[in-house]
Amino acid sequence: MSDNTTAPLLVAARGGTPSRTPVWFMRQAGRSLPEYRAVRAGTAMLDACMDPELVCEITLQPVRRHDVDGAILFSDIVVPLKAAGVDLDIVPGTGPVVAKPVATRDDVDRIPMLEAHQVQPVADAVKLLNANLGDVPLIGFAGAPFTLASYLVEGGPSKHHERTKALMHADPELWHALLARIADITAEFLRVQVEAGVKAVQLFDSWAGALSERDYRAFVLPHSKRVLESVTTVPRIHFGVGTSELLPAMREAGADVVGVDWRTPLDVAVRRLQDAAPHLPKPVVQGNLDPAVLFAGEEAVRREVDRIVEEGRAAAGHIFNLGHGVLPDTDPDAITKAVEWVHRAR
Ligand SMILES: Cc1c2[nH]c(c1CCC(=O)O)Cc1[nH]c(c(CCC(=O)O)c1C)Cc1[nH]c(c(CCC(=O)O)c1C)Cc1[nH]c(c(C)c1CCC(=O)O)C2
Repeated sequence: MSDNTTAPLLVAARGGTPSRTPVWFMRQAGRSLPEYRAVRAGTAMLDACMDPELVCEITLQPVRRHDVDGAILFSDIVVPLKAAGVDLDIVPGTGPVVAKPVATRDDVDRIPMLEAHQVQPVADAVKLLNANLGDVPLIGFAGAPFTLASYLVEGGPSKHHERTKALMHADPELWHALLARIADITAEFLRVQVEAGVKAVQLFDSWAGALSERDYRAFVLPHSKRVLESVTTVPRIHFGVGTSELLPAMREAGADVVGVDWRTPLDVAVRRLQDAAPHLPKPVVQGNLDPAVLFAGEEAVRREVDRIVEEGRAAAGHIFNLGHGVLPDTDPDAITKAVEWVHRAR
């Protein structure tokens, strides 16, 4: 097995010069692929995540099809919570649904700590994948404390996160206890993945963009920082949506690579990151094609890819990606062609 030291994704993550612009897509596994729907038929999402052979196959599918430079472990952000014993499910078309939303100190105290053996199938899947991936690095991931707290407190997906924000502001002590517990679980989940052999990790704080910078710094950053600082041996990517105002704070939390959604051009993001921390080296960024552009036809995709590659030159390193996950109705061929074009752009 190679140690992937020349893998473009890992070279770019360290701020070096890769042999080609590395590209992978969030939510590239599953969703748009017919071969995914075929192997998943009859298996519930969370059961699939605990089946090492199935996880391996689904993770490999987009790598085979699209020639991407990274494999994202097939799992979900709620997997460690479920494994630890939180009563929740993933409802198709809805997302994670929690049986008893968290509201009181008792509820927080009852969230069990994750033990490594409870996610052993995930570690087994990582090992199986490393034996099958060749030089393509495997990216592990976890949900960040705020995004996971939002599911636990709201009981499911939420547009405004009002219960979550109410808890945060009304009872900061309880809030911090909740985030500290989630951070422990998340850090343990990442430790298991790194120990099993993932080559990079991404912390998904998908809903952090719902917060002001002030609230992010006061209520969230210390917990995400503790999670990111617990990972010391592989590059850490820190991603959120609608985080234009939060980019410097998210880097400060301890990211080697800052994920940028499609709202902020990469050169603007780089300038913002640099202005906020002139003493740090030039930042490395990941992003930021609008996932909807994959519906616009080849010419439009090429134009946007060229623009983004050009704007990405302002960074010390650029990992090409979408600004958020692949949308379910995306034509898989549009993804394959976008990857080809990224690799051609120089
Ligand atoms: C917020 C979030 C979740 N899960 C995740 C996030 C962060 C990324 C983001 O912001 O999109 C992360 C995630 N979820 C999944 C992956 C796997 C691999 C990949 O990125 O390709 C990853 C990285 C698989 C999945 N996670 C889920 C599916 C669909 C379940 C199915 O196929 O039955 C997959 C393939 C379910 C899920 N799980 C979650 C949602 C919102 C949903 C969608 C519900 C739906 O539309 O059906 C929570």
